[in-house]
Parts: sequence; C-alpha cells; structure tokens
Amino acid sequence: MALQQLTLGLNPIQGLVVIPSGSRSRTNLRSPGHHPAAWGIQKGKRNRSGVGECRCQLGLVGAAAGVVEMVEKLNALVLGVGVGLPCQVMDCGDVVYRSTLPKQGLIITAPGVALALLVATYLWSQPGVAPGFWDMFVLAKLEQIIRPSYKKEDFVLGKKLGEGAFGTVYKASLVKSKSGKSDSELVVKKANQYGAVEVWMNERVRRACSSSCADFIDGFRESKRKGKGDEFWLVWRYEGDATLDDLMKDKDFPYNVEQMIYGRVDELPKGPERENRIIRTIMRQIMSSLKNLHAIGIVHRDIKPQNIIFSQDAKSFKIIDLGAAADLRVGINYVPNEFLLDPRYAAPEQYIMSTQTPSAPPPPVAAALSPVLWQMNVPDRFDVYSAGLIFLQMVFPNLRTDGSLIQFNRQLKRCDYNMVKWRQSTEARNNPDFRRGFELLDRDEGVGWELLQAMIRFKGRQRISAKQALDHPFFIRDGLLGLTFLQKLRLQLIRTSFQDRSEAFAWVQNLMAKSGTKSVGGFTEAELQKLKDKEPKAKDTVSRNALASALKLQRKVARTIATVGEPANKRNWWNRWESTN
Ligand SMILES: Nc1ncnc2c1ncn2[C@@H]1O[C@H](COP(=O)(O)OP(=O)(O)OP(=O)(O)O)[C@@H](O)[C@H]1O
Repeated sequence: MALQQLTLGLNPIQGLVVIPSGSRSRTNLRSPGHHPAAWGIQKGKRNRSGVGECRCQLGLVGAAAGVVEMVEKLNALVLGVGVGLPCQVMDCGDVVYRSTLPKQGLIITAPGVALALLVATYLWSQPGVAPGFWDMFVLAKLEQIIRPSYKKEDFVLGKKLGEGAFGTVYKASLVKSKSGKSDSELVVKKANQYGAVEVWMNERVRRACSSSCADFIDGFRESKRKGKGDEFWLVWRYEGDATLDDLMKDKDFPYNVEQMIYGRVDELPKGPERENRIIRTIMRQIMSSLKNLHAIGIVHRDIKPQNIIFSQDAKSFKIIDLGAAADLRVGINYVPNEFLLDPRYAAPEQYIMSTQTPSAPPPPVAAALSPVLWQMNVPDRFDVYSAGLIFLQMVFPNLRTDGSLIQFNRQLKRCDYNMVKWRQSTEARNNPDFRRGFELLDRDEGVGWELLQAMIRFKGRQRISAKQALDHPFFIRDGLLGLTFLQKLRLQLIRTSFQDRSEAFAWVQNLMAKSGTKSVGGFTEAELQKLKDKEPKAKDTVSRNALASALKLQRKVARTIATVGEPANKRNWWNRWESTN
C-alpha cells in the first residue's frame, strides 16, 4: 500500500514530467499512474507500437527524467509484487489502440489446477465415471461394428453341461467359423429374460478385463414361438472341463492342480509348504480377477468354487456365471433388497448396498453418483468374503463339503464373526485336518491366517479389498522376511486400516512398547494401560453421531437419485435387450 500511495502521490506533479519518446516500457505507459491524461502530457502522434511521442510542456528535462526512472522502478516493483490498482498489476492495454491488449489465453492458477485435479480424481475413482462413458459410448459402439454377430442357426448344440434357474448350458460348436480363431469348442447358454443382464456384464468384462472371466464370444436374442417370450443365447469359448469345485472334491487337492498351473510337479515333498504355494497361486488368480471386476464397477455376488473354472489355454482360473452380477457404474441388475445369493458363500450383510439405497436411477445419474455410493457401501467386499470362504475351504479339507461349510457358517455366527474365537473353539477339538490347516496358515509369521481374517469379517468396511489383498505379504513369495522396508510399511497401513479400532490400538501399543520406555521416548506398561483405558468404547457418542450423519447423507443422496426421471435416450443403449413382449 505504501508503494501505491507513493506511486499515486507522484501524480500531482503534473507538467513536471517529460517522457522521452521510446524511453518507457509499454507497461509503464499503460498504468494509470503514467497515463498521459493523469500526467498532464499532451499526446502527439503515436506510432503503431503504441509508444507516444510526447512533447514537454515545461523545460525541466533533467529533473523529470530522474523522477520517471524512479517511478518506473517503483511500478516494476508493484507489478512484481502483484499488489496495486487493477491496471498497475495487470496488462490493460492501451485505451486507443486495443490491439495492444494482451491476448486472452488459458490462465493456469493454483486453485484452478487443484479443482481440475479434484474433478479428475472423482471421475476416475472407483468404479470410474470417465472410463465408463468412454466404454459405453465409444468402445461398445465400435465393438458392435467390428465383431461378427451370430444367430442360433450358426451353432450345433452338444452335451448338456448344466441347468440352473436362469437357463441351460450346452457344449456346442459352430456350423461355420466366422473368425480366424478355431471356434471348435464353445459353450452356449440358453437363458430366460435375465440373460440380457448376463450379456451386458460379459460384454463389459470382454472390453475391460477379458482375461478375468471366460472368453465371451457373443450374446443375442432369439424370439421363441408365440406367447413363450424371448430367449437369450450366450456363447463362450470352452475353457475346460474342471471348475475349482470339481478339483477341490478330489482327495488329492491341491496337488492335482499343480501340473495344471505350473506345467510340472514340484520336487518338494508333500506338506504344508508345497500346499501353501499352490493355494497361494489359486488365490492370487481369484483375487486378481476380482480386482479387475471391481475396478470396472462390477460386483459378481455369486463367487463360489462352482463358478471358477480352470482355463486350459490360459493355464489359470477364470470366473464364470455373471448372471447375478451387478454393474454399479450404471446400476444394471441392482435391485435393493434383492436376495439372489447362494447362502453358503454370501457375506453376512446379504446386500451389496445399504437397503436404504433405492433402485438404480437412470444410468447417467447413476454413473455420476457411482463413486459416492461405492465409497459409502464398499459393495466389492461382498465378493471378498465369498473368496475368503473359498480360501478357508482350500486350507481345511474337512470344510469342503456343503454340509460342513453350512456348519462353519453357523459356528462363526455364534462366535460373532470373530475368527479368533472360532479358531480357539476349533483348536480345542484337536482335529488333524484343522491342525494341518492352521499349520499352513501360520507359516511365514502367520500371514495366511492374517489374510483370512482380513477377508472374513462381519463388517464389509473392515474387510480388505481385492486390490489390497494382492499387496498382502501372503502373496509375496518369501513371506515377511523377504519384505522390503516399504512393503512392510504398506502392510502396516493395510493392517491398521482394516482392523477393528481395538486391534489397531493394540498394534500402536505394541509399536510404542517396543520403542522403549520413558527414557528413550517410549511409554511404560502402566502408561500404556492408562492409554488403553482411555480408548473410547466402540459405540461412543462421536462415532454414533458420525454414523448417523453418514446415513443421513446417504439417504439424502438416495432420495435425490430417486427423484430424477428416466432419460429419453435410454433406448440408445439398453433397449436392444428389452423384451418385445
Ligand atoms: N466357458 C466355459 N467353459 C467350460 N465350461 C463352462 C463354461 N461356462 C460354463 N461352463 C460349465 O457350465 C456349467 C454351468 O454354467 P453356469 O454356472 O454359467 O450356468 P448356470 O445356469 O448359471 O448354472 P447355475 O445356476 O448352476 O450356477 C458350469 O458349472 C461349467 O461346468
């Protein structure tokens, strides 16, 4: 401000100033403090560069030149600091010659960059609004043009592979191959009206993460005879004869999988180490597929060994049967309170979203709000629980039958879904199958047991995600000892963010205890006990209030979604699957 006053304060010395032609910078000529009118300078002719030719009114040339120099310096300072009247701190151009105004370009400012980053983060965060638009309006359209389309006459149906509530599955072959690849062995599912959803999911997966699920070839609608409705035909490449369920029923599991996934048999003697290695590979493949599905906003909702097939070509396990899946990017197949689930493998919450969340809104609205709803409900953790049960069955041979799994579910419920309590009650029975299983899980400082606990938790939010699970040391070959410092740090982060507060506190407590006593900046045991006593109860007022506010916000968002009407252009993308009846 002092500088401004000084600059402005010089203005009254009108008539004293002489501005020699060409001696002033353009900036100074344009500032009001130096404007010819303000300085009492009579303008003569101006050349095209905007520098005026000035004539002095008084003859005090020498003194004035010194003052001009000083004013120029002050002005440069004002401009540099960015404090001053509008045309002092920015280029306002010349009143007469507008062409001297600065060109309007993109001005990058810190708040602008921060806002752009925030918007980009939102649009790209799970389940991905921006990639979703690209997928739906560009890739899907391109695919429709490029890919060959089929009709039922193109296939010869063979052996029946299975029959479910939604359709019948056959082995099939093509009458005449349309693509370059050998299409000799195929699988065809003749499905009822729910087949439309399965086609949608399979097409999404094929575009985004084809290696995670069975190789989908085409889906089309066929009209049945009058009054019988439509039928959907779904065609996949035949991946192989064995599902994980088939393989797990074999007494030799997991050794029967070894040759299939590694192409050779390990030299190690049979035992926990070798079994651990095979189970780890299977789990890694399941979790990677889940991670890919969740990354594009698809929750499978029916993860079980029967829906995991071994692909002979890819030499890995893939997911099948997307009929119950929900696409939470656009809300396809999401119906609140829906109960499609297999109770043996379903997570205790039963629903992937809060029951307060209404039916899916129109896709553009659902897409725009999907990151918020995803973060609020973490629906992906439903599949993680089911995958946790598969892990459990692989480790404990005596839990591989339906009856024993149902029994386990009951026991766990009785233990309040606390795996530690379940372990205590199980170990007391001294069953050799359980003993061997725990031995396997306790290897490498118990990383397997830790991962299992992180997957099988009552609250979805406290469960580990598929992506985080893949970062867990269980999946790192050398176990905890082989971890780098950064990996260990990341592990601690995963541990603390997914454990109960009491467990997180125990970890901090342990860390502090290890760091020494008071003399070296740590805490004594008595002090730690005091701290522990101060740890708030799980249901204190603050957490209750926070929970209530979150639920309130969720209901508000849900109500907003529900009030938005159906868009007119729905026909463009979904109606090709709508029944004509
Ligand atoms: N791509 C594939 N390659 C090989 N076999 C397959 C493939 N897809 C499905 N199958 C076989 O067909 C069976 C039934 O498939 P799928 O689970 O998709 O049908 P479904 O009608 O939904 O059955 P369910 O209702 O029992 O789950 C599977 O268990 C598997 O054995």
